Amino acid sequence: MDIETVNSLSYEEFIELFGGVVERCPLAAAAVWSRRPFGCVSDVEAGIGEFIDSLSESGKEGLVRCHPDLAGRELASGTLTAESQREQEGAGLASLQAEEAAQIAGLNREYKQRFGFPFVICARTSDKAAILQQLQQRLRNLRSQELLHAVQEIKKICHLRLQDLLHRAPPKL
Ligand SMILES: NC(=O)NC1=NC(=O)NC1=O
Repeated sequence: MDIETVNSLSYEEFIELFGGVVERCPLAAAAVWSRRPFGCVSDVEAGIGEFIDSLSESGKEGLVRCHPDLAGRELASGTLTAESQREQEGAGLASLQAEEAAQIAGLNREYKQRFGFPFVICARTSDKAAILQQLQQRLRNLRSQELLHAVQEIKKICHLRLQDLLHRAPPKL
């Protein structure tokens, strides 16, 4: 999709297309809308990154809390967003052995109790072994470090979701 097409989208079309780039946070796309016309497609990503960076600490924590647990109840109950479902399945989280699932669930619970927000990692650039290793390692970090780390991972997730959207034929909205 070229930048002219993106710039020609109505607000509703823009939100329909980009509203899920930041998990369960269409506000990011709604905020970036104001920056059109975009010079190039990476301007959309830059705008989302700047929106995220402009959030207060509690705003960033809220953004992290919008992310579903890895291999959590939502994956089990099929209530993940389509993007998260694909990402988690792709990392092998939909076919865990019982003990692997229990281990991740326990670590997620411990992480959330310690930091007050969920463990977030870009599942598409990871796999279940690396996720387990990262969960155990990052549990030992400071809360401030983990908030920064989670935001970095959210930006990676956004980058890949945007690549999917922008490198496909114009939507038949
Ligand atoms: N807690 C998470 O990291 N969730 C996720 N990461 C992804 O890449 N997709 C998710 O749903």
